[in-house]
Amino acid sequence: MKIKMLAGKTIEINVDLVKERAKCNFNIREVTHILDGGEKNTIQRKKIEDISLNDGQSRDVIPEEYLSPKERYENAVKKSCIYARIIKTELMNMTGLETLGFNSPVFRRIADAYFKEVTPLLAHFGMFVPTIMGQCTPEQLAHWLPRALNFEIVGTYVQTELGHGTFIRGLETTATYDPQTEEFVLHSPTLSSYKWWAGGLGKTVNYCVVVAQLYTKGVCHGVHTFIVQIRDEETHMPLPGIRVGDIGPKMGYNTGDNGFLVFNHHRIPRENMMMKNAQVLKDGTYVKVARHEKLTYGTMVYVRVMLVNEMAFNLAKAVTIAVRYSAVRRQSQPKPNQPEPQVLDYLTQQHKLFICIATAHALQFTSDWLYKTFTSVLADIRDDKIDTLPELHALSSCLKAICTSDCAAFIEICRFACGGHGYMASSNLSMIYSYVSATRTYEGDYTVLLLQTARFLVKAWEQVEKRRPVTSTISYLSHAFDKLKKPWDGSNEGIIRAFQRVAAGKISACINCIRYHQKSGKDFEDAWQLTTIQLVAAAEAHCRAVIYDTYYNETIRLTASSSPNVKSVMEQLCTLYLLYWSLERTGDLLRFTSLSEKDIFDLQQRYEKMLAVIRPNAVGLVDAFDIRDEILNSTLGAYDGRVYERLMEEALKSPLNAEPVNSSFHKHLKPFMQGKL
Ligand SMILES: CCCCCCCC/C=C\CCCCCCCCCCCCCC(=O)SCCNC(=O)CCNC(=O)[C@H](O)C(C)(C)COP(=O)(O)OP(=O)(O)OC[C@H]1O[C@@H](n2cnc3c(N)ncnc32)[C@H](O)[C@@H]1OP(=O)(O)O
Ligand SMILES: Cc1cc2nc3c(=O)[nH]c(=O)nc-3n(C[C@H](O)[C@H](O)[C@H](O)COP(=O)(O)OP(=O)(O)OC[C@H]3O[C@@H](n4cnc5c(N)ncnc54)[C@H](O)[C@@H]3O)c2cc1C
Repeated sequence: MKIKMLAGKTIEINVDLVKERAKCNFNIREVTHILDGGEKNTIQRKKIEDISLNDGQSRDVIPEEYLSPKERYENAVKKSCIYARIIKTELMNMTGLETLGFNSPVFRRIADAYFKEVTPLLAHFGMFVPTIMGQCTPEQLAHWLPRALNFEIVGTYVQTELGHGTFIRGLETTATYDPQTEEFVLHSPTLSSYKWWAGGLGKTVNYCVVVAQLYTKGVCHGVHTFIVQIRDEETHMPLPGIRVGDIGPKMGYNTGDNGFLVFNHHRIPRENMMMKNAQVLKDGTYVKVARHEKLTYGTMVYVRVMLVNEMAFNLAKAVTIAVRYSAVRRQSQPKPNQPEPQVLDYLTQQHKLFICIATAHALQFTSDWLYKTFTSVLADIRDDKIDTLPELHALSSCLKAICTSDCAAFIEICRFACGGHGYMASSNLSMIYSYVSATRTYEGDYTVLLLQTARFLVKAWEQVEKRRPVTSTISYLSHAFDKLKKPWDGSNEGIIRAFQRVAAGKISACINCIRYHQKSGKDFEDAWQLTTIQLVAAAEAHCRAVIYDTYYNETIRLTASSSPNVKSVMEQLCTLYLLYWSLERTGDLLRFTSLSEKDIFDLQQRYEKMLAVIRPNAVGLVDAFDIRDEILNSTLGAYDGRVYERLMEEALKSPLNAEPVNSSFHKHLKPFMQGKL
């Protein structure tokens, strides 16, 4: 152990970690600034982390694993109030809502110091407020937004039903307009129409955005959004006509009180229909305002965009834990009479982990780029231009699908990399995994969203065939008709072009397949269904090509004025990422490019050399994510590397260790062992 001063405190640091940090050849702070989007952001983030985490209020006295479900929920509510107060007062005073943004990544980061699972207010922050911002008229906004931002009301987003989640048009909850009273009557006509899943609905919120089929003058106008009060603002009792409760234990999100909601002819004022995109006048006349009918789905697009950033952050946490642990952990004896090596020195361990570091960078840069695209499309929509929306929908759909799926898979690999101790709850890897694994499903299931992107790609292909211009993310399709396969080029640009060829080749194969089925007499819908396995693969290939291109270009742009070693380590990671996926997808490359067996051999050699090049900087790279111990919440991943001490300290907190003999011994085990039971 070595003693080190950190933030004014003296701490003991594991000697292997000290050596690792001494080996690091680049300026860690510089990389942190790049990942944070600039030094100013890092300074602001650290200031906010200090304010909200230094007083220890985020810490649990008893680890929440030992609490009952009810106690865990109550503890989460208690901490949510502390957390929300911090956002409401100190942070907003300090930086201002406009500059920091309500859904700032900084607020998001500190939340993990408070909640191992989630806050019951997650959907308030992540969905209720954004829906108010996106779906209300200016008058409605003036009424609801301040109340929601001040937490005078807390809400959630209630869309999914027992019978339907994916197929929104199939939702059954009705909102029928009554012109006599100028109210909507909300009703759940069947068991399958019961609302199910909304976060915070079970016990926490008093308002919600409800998605329901709008009926007026006897005509159904499809799904619309309504703000519905469900609990009394004073007593918190469910209002008449409302049945609401918690849906019970889940694989994760257990402090999130996901709930059910049943309406029995529950009435709400006409003004509670969110009327930015469509209106119902007092006499019941339906007026469509928006030019694009899917603008009602705006909150989902927003959350899909935000989830890419979520994935970058969660993978950064997992790989920080796994790399630090792998530097501390020593195991086996590959050479006789030699000390046991750090497991990080095994090539196979580097293969598991360095791709996770690179992926966290790739997802961070892609997410920043996607967020910019999102804000630019929002600006277009404000100017009544809706032609950029389909591309945003296609991009956010596939990126949400691939990033959540990759991230879950890589977090599980981080757990594998930590051996048995990775399976301890105190490693925090299991919590991170159960949190992330749900993201592949919610906000649009993986397959369903990739098929949305595939629709866009098939249409784009038809445009290209007609030699019409297409948007930037699919401009590579224009080269799909070049007849000659270009010689394999293993440079970064060459690999990206090769994967664009793979995507184009897969889309082309889908088109051929759909047309083949149509020629054999199938209608388009059946031909489409028969092609869906390939369509999902084509959308995945397109999405990966977008990520490769974005990661590569953003790395060059963001390190243009960096110091040479920072530039080189960031480029090494990007190259590693491209080599890794080339080797993962050799089948695709052999099918659609001129890659040869010899090229695969070369790729493998380059990949393994790159692992060795990155090895000395591995700990420095995860330190650069700059995730405080309070946020990591891990016995294995803390900055000081006191892994075994922390494991033991945590074990001693088990209530089973409070007494030398548990009463069950005398009650059950002893009589059983003595043949008396
Ligand atoms: C850990 C604690 C953290 C706390 C910290 C808080 C601090 C605050 C800081 C930060 C907060 C950030 C938060 C980030 C994370 C947020 C997490 C929030 C938690 C979320 C929990 C989960 C919530 C949910 O799951 S809500 C429910 C979501 N449900 C879905 O997504 C359903 C999926 N289904 C669909 O989207 C659609 O039904 C469909 C697309 C599958 C099909 O729809 P459809 O049938 O109506 O359409 P068609 O198939 O007929 O298509 C017609 C046409 O329209 C196009 N289309 C479809 N959708 C869209 C769209 N959205 N936009 C534009 N166009 C669209 C479609 O492509 C077709 O086009 P064509 O041209 O082909 O005709
Ligand atoms: C932790 C968590 C939190 C949630 N929070 C909320 C919330 O706050 N508010 C809310 O409204 N909802 C919420 N949800 C619900 C969530 O949005 C839905 O579960 C999700 O959209 C998937 O829909 P589904 O459950 O209907 O799945 P299904 O559509 O029933 O999917 C089942 C299977 O069928 C496949 N499938 C479905 N349709 C097709 C198709 N057209 N083509 C090919 N395959 C298909 C899917 O790929 C999947 O494998 C939450 C869910 C979870 C797990």
